[in-house]
Amino acid sequence: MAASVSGRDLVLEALLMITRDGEYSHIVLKNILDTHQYLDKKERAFITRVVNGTLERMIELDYIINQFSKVKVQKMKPVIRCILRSAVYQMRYMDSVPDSAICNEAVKLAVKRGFSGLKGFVNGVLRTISRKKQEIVMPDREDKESYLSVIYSLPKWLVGHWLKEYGEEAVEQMGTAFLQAAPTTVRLNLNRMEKEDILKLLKEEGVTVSEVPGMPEALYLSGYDYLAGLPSFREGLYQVQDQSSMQVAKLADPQPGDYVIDVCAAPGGKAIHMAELLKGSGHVEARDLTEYKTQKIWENVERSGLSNISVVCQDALLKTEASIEKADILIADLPCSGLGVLGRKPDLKYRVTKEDLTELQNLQRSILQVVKDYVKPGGRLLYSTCTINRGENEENAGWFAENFKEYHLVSRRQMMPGRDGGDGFYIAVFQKENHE
Ligand SMILES: C[S@@+](CC[C@H](N)C(=O)[O-])C[C@H]1O[C@@H](n2cnc3c(N)ncnc32)[C@H](O)[C@@H]1O
Repeated sequence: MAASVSGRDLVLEALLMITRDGEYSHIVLKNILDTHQYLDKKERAFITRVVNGTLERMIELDYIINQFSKVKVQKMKPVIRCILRSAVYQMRYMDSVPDSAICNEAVKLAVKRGFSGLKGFVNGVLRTISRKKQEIVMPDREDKESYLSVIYSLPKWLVGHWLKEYGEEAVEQMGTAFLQAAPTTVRLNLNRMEKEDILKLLKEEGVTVSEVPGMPEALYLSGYDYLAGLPSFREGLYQVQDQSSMQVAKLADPQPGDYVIDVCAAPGGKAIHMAELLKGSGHVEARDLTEYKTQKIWENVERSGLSNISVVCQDALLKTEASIEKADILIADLPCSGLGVLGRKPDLKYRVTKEDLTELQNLQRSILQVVKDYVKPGGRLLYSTCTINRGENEENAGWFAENFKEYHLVSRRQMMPGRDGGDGFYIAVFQKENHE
């Protein structure tokens, strides 16, 4: 794309790649910002905000557009649909640009993309929405599923599923939390540098820092342009990891000399945390399915400077005989539906289907059935997911305890967004009996 390309062109490009072509929002945004490094900080922030905001609120935006447009959103050309969605998002949630300018820019963009014949339509729909802002009617609260779906931009099937499993209050709490800006949470590598010195460095780099309540080893970071470009990041003084996810290594409580196997480790958050807690002793084997994923672990391990961790490309569904009864601690942080991190991955809610939940529940059981044999007698297995779904969480933990009697459930916890401070996350800790 030419260097003269504007922020709005890039917003449109990104939304098309995500909603029409099915690409992942975080990858699309990263590629666009990497390719257009000449953009200033303000423009980059604008692109990120409009793309993420439009995705976060897409169900609500479509509902509003459908109230004022004869052609329904699903029947529109993808380009027009994306232009309207992002324009309505800006009108409702950003004060920096007046509505008239948002309309003009949207019309220009439609023309630039070859839709001159639709400029009257784009202009008409947007100006009507701008004029009738106060007359927008939300679904009746009595129709709980429709109401919560539009208010929190959550797919209706998911609202129904969560209403059944957790109740209305929990859905409102989660819905609200997912729409709030999710801070970047990092875990400090205090083996490398004292917290005070890391704080000083971050301040010099212009990063805004705040404390994570009750977790002195963690910080919330904001106000930076490109985290991976900061010297403090490149030197491995911290790893990006949510506070809920940090609970896994804390609960695992590794002892000096322990052997740890993490069967699904990319990008390495929990495996690296375990290696740090071992303070140079013991060993962590961080495994994942593909070369691409293991490379991601390597990049983080290299930055961390740890030497008691190795990275292995290994399918967790295939048993490795050499690993049988080798691990003091086994981390099974398995692929899941990710419903606890919808606040960080705004496009995920449109991808996950009800059928996926069952498929993932079965995949998790298949993996657990294989990797349970890697634990030494007397060792521990930690099963975790970043989701909020009883099938993948409580039901699977119950199934495991029921079917593998050599294990007993020590503790389990469902962390909820909006209630427990971090992402939605589930952890079950199992102890394997010692048959000596
Ligand atoms: C929830 S993520 C792991 C996050 C990681 N534990 C961390 O803390 O950074 C699940 C991982 O499982 C991996 N995975 C999926 N299927 C797998 C399989 N059959 N064998 C090994 N890894 C698999 C995915 O590539 C993904 O990286």
